[in-house]
Amino acid sequence: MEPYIILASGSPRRRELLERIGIGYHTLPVAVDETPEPGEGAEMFVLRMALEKARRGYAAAEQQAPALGADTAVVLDGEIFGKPGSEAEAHGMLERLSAQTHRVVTGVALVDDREATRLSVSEVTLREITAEERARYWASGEPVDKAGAYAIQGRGGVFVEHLEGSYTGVMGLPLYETTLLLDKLEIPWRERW
Ligand SMILES: Cc1cn([C@H]2C[C@H](O)[C@@H](COP(=O)(O)OP(=O)(O)OP(=O)(O)O)O2)c(=O)[nH]c1=O
Repeated sequence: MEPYIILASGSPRRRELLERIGIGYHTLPVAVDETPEPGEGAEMFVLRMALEKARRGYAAAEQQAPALGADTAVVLDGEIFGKPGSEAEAHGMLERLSAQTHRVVTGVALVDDREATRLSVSEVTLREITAEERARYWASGEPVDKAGAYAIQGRGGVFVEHLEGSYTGVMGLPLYETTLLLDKLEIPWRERW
C-alpha cells in the first residue's frame, strides 16, 4: 500500500496545501483547547497546539499512520490573535492590524512513535483598512475562521502590502517545514509530488 498520513485538521486550507505535496492522506479533525497558558509566547503556543493535534490524530487513528497537526496564530505587540469569536472581535483585530506589521506563526508537528516539530514565522504588513472595508469584509464571511480575521489567500490579499516569510505558512500549513518533517521521519513523499 502507498504511504499515507493522517491530517489531524478540519481546515480546508490545510487539505488544499497538503495536496500540493502529493502524499496520500486521510483527514481526521480533532478538538483541542486552543487557550494560551498565562505568559506563554505565541511560538511555544502554536507548537504545543500542533503537537497536541498530531498526538490526538495519531491516537484517534489507532496508530495506523503518522499524524500531521498544525496551528496558526497572528501576533501583534505580544498579543496572540486566534480566530475571531464575534463580528466585534473581528473588527477589533482588523483595526489593530491596519497599517501595521504583524507576525504570523505556524507550528507544524508530525507524530508516530516519534515526534517532530517545526515552526514557520512570517512578517506581514497590512495597508490601512477602513471601517467600511472591515464591515464589507466581515459580510463576505471570510474572516470568521481565520486567525487574525483575514486570509492572505482570499479577498484579504488586497490588504497585504508586504510579506516576508512563508506564504503557505501564513495560509496555515508551511510546505517547506512539512516536507522537512516527512523527511525526518523517513516518510516517502516525492514519488507522487
Ligand atoms: C492569517 C491567516 C490564517 N488562515 C487560517 C489558517 C487556519 O486554518 C486558521 C487558524 O486556525 P487554526 O486554529 O490554526 O486551525 P483551524 O481551527 O482552522 O483548523 P484545525 O482543524 O487544523 O485546527 O486561520 C488563513 O487561512 N489565511 C491567513 O492569511
